[in-house]
Amino acid sequence: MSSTFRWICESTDGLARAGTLHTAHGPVQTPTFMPVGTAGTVKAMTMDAVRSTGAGIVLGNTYHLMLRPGAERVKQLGGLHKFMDWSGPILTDSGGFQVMSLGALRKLDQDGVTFQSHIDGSKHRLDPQRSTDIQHALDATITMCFDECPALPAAPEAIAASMRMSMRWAARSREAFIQREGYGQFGIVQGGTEPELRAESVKALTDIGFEGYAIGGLAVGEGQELMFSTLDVTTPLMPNDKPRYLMGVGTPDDLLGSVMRGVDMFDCVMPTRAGRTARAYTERGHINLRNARFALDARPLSPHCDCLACTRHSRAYLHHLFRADEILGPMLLTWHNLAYYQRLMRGIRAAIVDGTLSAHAEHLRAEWQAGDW
Ligand SMILES: CC1(C)O[C@H]2[C@@H](O1)[C@@]1(COC(C)(C)O1)O[C@@H]2CNc1nc2cc3nc(N)[nH]c(=O)c3cc2[nH]1
Ligand SMILES: [Zn+2]
Repeated sequence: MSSTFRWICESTDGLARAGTLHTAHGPVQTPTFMPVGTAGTVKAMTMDAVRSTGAGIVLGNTYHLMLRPGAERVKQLGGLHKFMDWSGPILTDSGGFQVMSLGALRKLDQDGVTFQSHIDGSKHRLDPQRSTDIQHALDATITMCFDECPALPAAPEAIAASMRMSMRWAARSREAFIQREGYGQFGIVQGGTEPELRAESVKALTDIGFEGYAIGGLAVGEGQELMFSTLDVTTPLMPNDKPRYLMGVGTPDDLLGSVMRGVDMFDCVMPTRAGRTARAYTERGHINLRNARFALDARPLSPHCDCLACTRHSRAYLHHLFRADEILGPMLLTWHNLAYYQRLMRGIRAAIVDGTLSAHAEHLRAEWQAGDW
């Protein structure tokens, strides 16, 4: 049986697709949400807990892992899969975004970025070759091109210059990529919210040719309306037979609207970050468990959830854990939020297969609006 890296589309409903991504580290059903495992850990979760939520693929970060513990050290220890006890596919981001977003002291030039570690101030450099080499050392299943994600809003000419630099870096990233059975590299579409620049970027990347294509440059504060309108002019131009990954997105409503615009893969810190700050996602929207109204609420977080928090504990207990600043609070709530995100994606996928996505979307939005039980 071929272990070639490939995405097989199984159903469509409008622009939405349901499929399977086949990789050297196993298959992943799409649409899929990737828990963020930035520094080789999905914060507050064991990997058994991550597996129990139904997650198929997790995300790692070149920037964080190159600084600590160091990519060569992870390689010496058998690669990121062994290091973090995850045998499924791992996608690693290429580092440019993290350098910019972590505000590390940095100097950008046409070949790459020189920066100081936010951890100890040590000097480092990332460019297409170095980023790709690091992702190889980590044994990432999916390697991301090294790119620049410009802050928005920005003048169209600045967005154009940044995008064209990222396209040059995409070509260099592709040259640096070592092809292996079941491994893939994704190009990253840039171009801000400018339709013509997005189109130019898609063409530049498909001319190079990648195993998948990400939509970058969004989820940087532009808001859902601008994000959706940019997807509307971008996904239809992207290859139909390759996976489409929207980086850094998003809320449950973002995921639903993006799947309906043809996106297959997502990652976002929201469910894990929310899990650490007492924000619970449920079928009825989100609630803050620090709120006094939960002090005597003996119900589970959600009646539809099979996670440990919902099957073994009450809202009152979670309220207590957060009020008492107990470590178990973030652990249980991160588990629940990731379980909710995976259940949401499974339900959306099932609706695409049944051809009932519009009705399912209406149901989801009505439930989110209905407010807590
Ligand atoms: C800095 C941190 C942790 O990354 C998250 C999170 O904050 C935050 C802050 O506000 C929310 C929206 C909640 O997500 O924004 C990040 C999520 N948005 C996002 N991630 C991206 C990653 C990317 N990687 C590459 N290589 N290229 C890109 O163009 C790119 C664009 C991206 N957009
Ligand atoms: Zn739960």
